[in-house]
Amino acid sequence: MRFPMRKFLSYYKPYLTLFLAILACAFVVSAAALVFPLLVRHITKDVLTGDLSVALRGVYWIGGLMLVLIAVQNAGNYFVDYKGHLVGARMERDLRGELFAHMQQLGFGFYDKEKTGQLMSRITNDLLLVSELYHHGPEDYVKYFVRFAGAFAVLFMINAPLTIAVFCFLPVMGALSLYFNKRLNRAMRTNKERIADVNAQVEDSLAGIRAVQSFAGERVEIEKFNRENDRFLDSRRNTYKAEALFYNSFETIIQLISVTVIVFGSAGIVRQTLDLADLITFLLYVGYMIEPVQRLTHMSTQLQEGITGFQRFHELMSIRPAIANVPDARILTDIRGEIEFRRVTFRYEEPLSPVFRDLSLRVLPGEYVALVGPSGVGKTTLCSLIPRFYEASSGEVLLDGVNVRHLELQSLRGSVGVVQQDVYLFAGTVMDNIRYGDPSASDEAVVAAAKRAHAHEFITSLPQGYLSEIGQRGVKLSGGQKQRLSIARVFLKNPPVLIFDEATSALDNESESIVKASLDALAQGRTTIVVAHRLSTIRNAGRIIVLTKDGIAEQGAHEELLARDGSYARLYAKQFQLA
Ligand SMILES: Nc1ncnc2c1ncn2[C@@H]1O[C@H](COP(=O)(O)OP(=O)(O)OP(=O)(O)O)[C@@H](O)[C@H]1O
Repeated sequence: MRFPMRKFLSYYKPYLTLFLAILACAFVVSAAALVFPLLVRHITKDVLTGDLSVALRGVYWIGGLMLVLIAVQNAGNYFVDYKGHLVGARMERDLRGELFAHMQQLGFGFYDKEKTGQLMSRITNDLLLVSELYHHGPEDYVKYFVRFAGAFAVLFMINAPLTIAVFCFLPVMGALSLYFNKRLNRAMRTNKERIADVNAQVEDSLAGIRAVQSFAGERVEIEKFNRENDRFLDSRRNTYKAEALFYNSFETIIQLISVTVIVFGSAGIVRQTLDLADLITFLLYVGYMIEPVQRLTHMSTQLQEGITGFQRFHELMSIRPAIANVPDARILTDIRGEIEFRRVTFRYEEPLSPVFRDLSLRVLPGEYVALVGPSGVGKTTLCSLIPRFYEASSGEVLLDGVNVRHLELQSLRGSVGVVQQDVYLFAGTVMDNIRYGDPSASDEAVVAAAKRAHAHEFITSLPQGYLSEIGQRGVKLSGGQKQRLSIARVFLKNPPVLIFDEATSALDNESESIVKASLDALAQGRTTIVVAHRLSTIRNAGRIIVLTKDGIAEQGAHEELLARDGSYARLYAKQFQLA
């Protein structure tokens, strides 16, 4: 993939003035650093060897100038460090905000394929690397270029042959730096993979600790863990070896350069082509020339990581949401709640075979319909086509006679209330979680919804009632309690269409009957489709639709279907036997 340079640069735009000021400052600071050795040279060469009666004044002058330089350098560095990082962090914030908002638009189909952990790492780690590149990249290039070019020019003026001799070492250092850059990068990548394996192993073993202990599998888990732990150690051994080799080869070359300068410089003094002051200056400046080459490894890693991070960001940003509003999407008001599937075929992805073909079904406004059928036959999938969580592969899904593709997404989803199998509760209070159904609802309205969902009683018995924290660190709720909170959410939302996907995991009889009572209350006056796993839940449904892998096998009221002695009767008998 080509690097999207234009896009990359566009993020500088809001901070361009500040950013240019930072670069200018980095330039001044580096140039000021170059003056220092020149002043030392001036003292040793001119002031101390000239008229000693005025020398002291000269020394003080130079001392004063050095103080000014120190002030300029440190104030400048403070500005570059602080504001530079801040600009980087702001750009990172912008990228992250944009990415998160974009991720909110991507549909179920996208999240079916992506791993949450990886997406999280893109939004945190990747962008951290991009921000490093954004501010450190240009700043470092300016800084090191000025130092290198300045030092080279001064040294060349002082003694060209010695400068060229030193210069000859630099390509070797550059090549070494780039070679080790590759090797170290590879080693670091392996390190990251191995530590990720260790993490995955810890996660797997700890998340499954109940299974581990009930199968007395501790020893097996410890062995698996130690294997990963040892692999991590091996990869670190390789990294340290490469690092030690790199730093010491570099150090050797630096020492060789010093020896060259000292030997050839001293020879120059003997031959009177160089004086002592120049030799000292030389030694002081050589570092300025070497440092940029030494930093090549770091800079190219930074560049590579930043570029890859940005490419991955761009890749994600370029994914167009599969489900979006059509140009003149309609907003329906006063929805009656009629739902129709017209010869709908649906498959999740191309190579997969369709979940159902040519399926037609009509649900009248206010009707209470139950969908039953063997596990995996597509009941949940069918329902998810109504709020357009997925798009029908062919055929039409209609709400009040309008194809859902032509409806404005927010208004479509606003008019369909979904209670999912696995209710997701956000970190926050019970109150906040119910209010998710209608963010503008008052506390009283939330309590009223909870009462209608038969949730008020258990909520008030929690330690902090409606203000109890739930989610990862909060109180734990049972499956039935979660479903009732979800029902309360939908009460608040008050949509004309309700989809209730019954939890697959069995609830005990008591919670099941409370959930059932809440559902019945919620279904009043709405078109309701219940995906039922327990046939006891739906005995009083107006119509029961039996879905099999060949489509709708039969439909009708409970007694009617039993009398027919077909698929429903068989399902019923099976569940009855199991119970
Ligand atoms: N996101 C998905 N991507 C690909 N295939 C899927 C996806 N979700 C479900 N499926 C497959 O589609 C089929 C129908 O699944 P669905 O969850 O709709 O069945 P269901 O009748 O609701 O099952 P259950 O009664 O067990 O909840 C199954 O074969 C399932 O493996």
